[in-house]
Amino acid sequence: MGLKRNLQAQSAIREQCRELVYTDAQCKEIMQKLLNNLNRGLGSQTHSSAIVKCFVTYVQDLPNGTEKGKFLALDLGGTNFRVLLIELSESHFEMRSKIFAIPQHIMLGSGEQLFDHIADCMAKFMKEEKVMDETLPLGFTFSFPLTQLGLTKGRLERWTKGFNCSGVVGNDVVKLLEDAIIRRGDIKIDITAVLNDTTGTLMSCAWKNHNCKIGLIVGTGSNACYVEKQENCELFDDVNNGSGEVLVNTEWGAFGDDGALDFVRSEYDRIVDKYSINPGKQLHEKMISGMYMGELVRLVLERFTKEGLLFGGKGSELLFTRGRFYTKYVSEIESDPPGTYANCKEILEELHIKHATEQDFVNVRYVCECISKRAAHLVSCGIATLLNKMNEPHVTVGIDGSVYRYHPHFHNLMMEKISELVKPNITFDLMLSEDGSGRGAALVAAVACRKRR
Ligand SMILES: Nc1ncnc2c1ncn2[C@@H]1O[C@H](COP(=O)(O)OP(=O)(O)OP(=O)(O)O)[C@@H](O)[C@H]1O
Repeated sequence: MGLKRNLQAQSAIREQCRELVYTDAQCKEIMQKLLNNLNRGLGSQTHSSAIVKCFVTYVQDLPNGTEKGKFLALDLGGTNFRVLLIELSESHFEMRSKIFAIPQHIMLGSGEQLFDHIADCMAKFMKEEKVMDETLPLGFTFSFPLTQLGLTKGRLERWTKGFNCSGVVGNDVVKLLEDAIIRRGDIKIDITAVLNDTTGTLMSCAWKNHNCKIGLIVGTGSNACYVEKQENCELFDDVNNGSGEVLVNTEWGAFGDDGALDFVRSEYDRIVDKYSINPGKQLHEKMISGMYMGELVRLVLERFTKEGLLFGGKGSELLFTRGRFYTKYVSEIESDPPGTYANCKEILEELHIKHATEQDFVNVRYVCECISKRAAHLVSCGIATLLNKMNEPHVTVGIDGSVYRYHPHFHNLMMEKISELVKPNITFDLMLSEDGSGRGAALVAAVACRKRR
């Protein structure tokens, strides 16, 4: 074993990365602006022009653990599409699921193709599970911004996260799915709820932990939902039917689309946005989530290499190719124990950089840390804003998404930062959603069925 040295990133690199490290004052300003945006989303007079929409979900009752029955769930919203069969019984559940790919040509094709594909996958799964002849209730997790007109009616406002299917924006996605099912004619399904993955995550965690009142996703995209008092949701029209609370899907990924975050956006953020399929949109999400994090790191590394600060000024074609530095690399590089660089070396070799020195490894790791820490801090500003707004003594945040799940330090970075930013009378904890939002979708469907009866 060689002597382990704890080298520091070179000062020129640290200096240039300073813009990626936010001061306390910047964090406070982000929080103030987000709160303002949330209030605009909730207000009846300001909602239509608001950037952070705060859609009311029509989910009002959290699970109480007595939900029972057999349910289907569909989960569409990012990298994978899943179909699930869930059986709930008292404080116990069984879940079987299958993951299907959504080919790129379908992600960018017509809405009819997309919903036919979904219905096709569902029929295949139901056949395999031998439930073709049953009419099961279904919870449809559709993780894009929806204006909900009821629990089973959601109009798509816009596509995000790499999807852009024609003929869907402005339409009710439940109806589009029902139409596709009718076109096939071989399966019957009772769609009892459409929801966002943040809602699914919150419900899934709340089933186990009754303090769970915020759902957070840091996966392909980033978004959060929380339990709001009905009186603060000026657009909620089901007033006679209420528990006094409503889940609000913030769609905070759009925060900054009016320039509110320009004071903390960097050149790298502007490049990521420029080459995305939705320029000018989802600017907050683009600074945080898995779809963009690797590319942000790559852009920093590309610039530093071209300036001669890395790899003796000699990069590689792969390092200079858009999308070639995966977000999972960030997790892997930061998983190297301090003073060791095995993952970093392997990843650089994968990118055809075989001439990196130990100082380069340290510098590359430092860049990864700056980008992932900034993401964790932005998410923390958001969660602290919600906690302060809710002003409850103790709240559990249910979290899902591969960035939170697999990044080795994301949880600790968030714990530390939120503690700094939250009011002193509030305590919180962060809970990983073990079972994805599938169970949450079944729970929303179950609560809906119970209320229907
Ligand atoms: N080990 C990892 N560390 C960090 N990020 C990762 C890792 N593996 C995959 N990712 C990133 O996570 C994203 C996928 O997240 P996830 O698996 O939570 O998908 P999803 O549920 O489809 O997304 P969403 O919930 O936002 O709709 C991808 O952008 C990918 O780059």
